[in-house]
Amino acid sequence: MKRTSQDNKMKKSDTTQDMVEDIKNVETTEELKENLPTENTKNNNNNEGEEHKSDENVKEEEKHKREESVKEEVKEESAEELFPSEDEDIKDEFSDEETPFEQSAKKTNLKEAKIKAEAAEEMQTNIAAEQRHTLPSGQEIIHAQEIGDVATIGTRIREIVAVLCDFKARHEEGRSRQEYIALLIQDMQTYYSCNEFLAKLVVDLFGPKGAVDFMEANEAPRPVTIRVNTLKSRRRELAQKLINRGVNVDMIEWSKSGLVVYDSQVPIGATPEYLAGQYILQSSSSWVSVIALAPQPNEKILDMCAAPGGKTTHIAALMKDTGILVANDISKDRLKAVIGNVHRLGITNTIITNYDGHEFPKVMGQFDRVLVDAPCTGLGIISRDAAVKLSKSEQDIKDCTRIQKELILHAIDSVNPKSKTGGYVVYSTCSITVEENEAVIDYALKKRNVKVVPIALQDGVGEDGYVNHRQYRFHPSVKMAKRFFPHIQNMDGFFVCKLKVNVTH
Ligand SMILES: C[S@@+](CC[C@H](N)C(=O)[O-])C[C@H]1O[C@@H](n2cnc3c(N)ncnc32)[C@H](O)[C@@H]1O
Repeated sequence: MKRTSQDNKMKKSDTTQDMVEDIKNVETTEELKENLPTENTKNNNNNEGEEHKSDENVKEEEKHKREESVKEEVKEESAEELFPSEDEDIKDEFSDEETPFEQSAKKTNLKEAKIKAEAAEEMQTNIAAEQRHTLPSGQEIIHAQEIGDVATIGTRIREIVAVLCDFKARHEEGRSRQEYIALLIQDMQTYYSCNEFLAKLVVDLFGPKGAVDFMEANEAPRPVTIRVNTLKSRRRELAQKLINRGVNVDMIEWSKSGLVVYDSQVPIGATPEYLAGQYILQSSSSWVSVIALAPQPNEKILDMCAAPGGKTTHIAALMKDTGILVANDISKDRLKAVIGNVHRLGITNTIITNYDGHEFPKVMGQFDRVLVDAPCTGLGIISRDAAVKLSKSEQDIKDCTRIQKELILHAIDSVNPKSKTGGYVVYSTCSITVEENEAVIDYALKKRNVKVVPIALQDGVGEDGYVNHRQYRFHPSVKMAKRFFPHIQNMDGFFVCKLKVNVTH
């Protein structure tokens, strides 16, 4: 949906600019007139040849006659008609020495200039009034929402955001910020087909502008990205093979094995290279969890919530298919996809298990590294699952948070703090809420002997974790967590944090 009010405003200011130019032109004409030579001097300065003299005389006579007749007409107007009282300022402009004809002409020009100046002033006032966005009445709101006037609501959303971004200058007198926010939340529900819970959540998290940008970004799919299976191919080679098949791909700078697909003449999930396990279709944000985990060859690693196995296969590739990788999930059904992916990508170091994460470390002892890609509300991947816009509630966040806090503690307890190569837990979710992310890390920091450590990502990739948010105050190290957003990085909403498990004496 395209903005219209901005366009209108642009046009209006253009018109005002034209008007100011017109006024300048009128003034210039007046100045020019003052400086123009009189008819007499013009004649005196006439350099044209003698043959034109008789013509000039005829013209002069005709002109004289015309002036005389105008003088007669002007004489018939009363002084009051010429200088009505409200035009005192115009009257002042006249000199007694000017002829009624000159006065009449000058009066007309000055009047025009005054009218234009007043119009321009009025236009500026209107624009200023428009910038001060007036809230619609309750009936207008209900009417627009009842008839599903999406365009009106979309325009209003943008106007409200503009007011909230410059509240002092733009708000309607007597209206509070809360009133604008309430209307924004109401309009967002209609415009983006989301529930009140989600509209409030994103306004709280990102502020009015960020919230609208976030919701808008969710209306479009994220770019298709693929990860090269480095056990079977190299990025450059695969890119060339795909290009030859009519796939328009490009390297992703911050990842060694990522490609972005701009468009394709063939189904990207059915090429011979795909079937041969040379790549996997995977959201680029998912790579960050595994980059953070930094698996090493010959380690013993647990992927606690593994299905459908995208990150499992990435971990296996970085382990160079050595050591032991346990890919676990509570859902037997979802584990079928892990089995399929592990086979297709030619991975042999992986054991697939079906435990509740709460069973670790009891069932398998300790690991060098553990990834907890936790079950979550999925509020970061709305563009992939629009149902999330209406289905989620405060209760879902509470339920997820409870499990997430339990699983992160089990993951920490499953790490060998004395590991020579590792001793790390990586926690990630595809949710944007603070409760499911920073709050879980802060909880783990309080409950276990762990510290947050930086993630080895290129500078500037991702946003810092939130430390002060609304009522929350987290440990300053939580800043080292990374966040990704659809409206900022054009990636799925994602959170990743790396913890080092300390030896407790
Ligand atoms: C976000 S998904 C994991 C995605 C996966 N890591 C990937 O990259 O393909 C979360 C997974 O956690 C699993 N899960 C939920 N509760 C669990 C629990 N208590 N223990 C183990 N797995 C659990 C779900 O079945 C789901 O497959």
